Amino acid sequence: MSIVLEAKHINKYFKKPVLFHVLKDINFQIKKGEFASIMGKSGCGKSTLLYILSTMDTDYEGELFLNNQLITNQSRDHLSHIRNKHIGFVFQFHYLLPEFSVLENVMLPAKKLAEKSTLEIEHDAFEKLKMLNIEQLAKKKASRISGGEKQRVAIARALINNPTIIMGDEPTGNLDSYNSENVFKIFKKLSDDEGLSLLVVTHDEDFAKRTNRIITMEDGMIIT
Ligand SMILES: Nc1ncnc2c1ncn2[C@@H]1O[C@H](COP(=O)(O)OP(=O)(O)OP(=O)(O)O)[C@@H](O)[C@H]1O
Repeated sequence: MSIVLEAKHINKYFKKPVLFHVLKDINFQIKKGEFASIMGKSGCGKSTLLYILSTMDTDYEGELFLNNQLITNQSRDHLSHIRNKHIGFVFQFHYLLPEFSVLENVMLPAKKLAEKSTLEIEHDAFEKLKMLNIEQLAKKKASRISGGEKQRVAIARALINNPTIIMGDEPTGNLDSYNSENVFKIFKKLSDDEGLSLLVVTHDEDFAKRTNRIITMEDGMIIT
């Protein structure tokens, strides 16, 4: 199966307050359709690694490839374009704009990409809401829906540009068990049915156990 994301010899140092070698020779690959989780004790470097993989942090050593293209040492504008087109994000906090409607929130990354007309984007956004069974929320203000619904809207927003990979940083961290299960099922379906790759940092062992692969980190290293 084809490789969508590859990290080669990633090292990262924080220089302040004292020099700290936070990521130590990280190597791994994520295949198309793979649903992988990253686990490890607090402070082992999971979020730092996800920031690098998602191209938001460029201050590292080593090489990153997305769809077999080198994405290390690219210009800030080019990285912003790659991120918007190929990477969907789901965080612990949803970061929806509270005064905008659900549909408008989902449309935003596609408007930023500016490859389609507003009408097309609106259609695509509605299709994503339908896929996640929340189309009835389309016209509601984002501030007026529940926490579990907000997270599903955040997933729809992450999907709007048909990304190569979804990256999640504790996407179920704020949810109760019912809504966490819902998010897991959505991710699993995206991986099984749509061939989407997912890489999710989680502290939830039950969630991680049911992914295709657990990448375990310890003290800045991948140990499994
Ligand atoms: N900007 C920074 N400057 C210096 N040290 C940092 C900085 N950001 C994080 N660290 C340190 O780097 C280490 C890794 O942090 P990171 O947030 O990646 O851990 P984590 O595994 O995601 O933890 P958690 O599970 O608690 O979210 C920690 O020891 C943290 O204190």
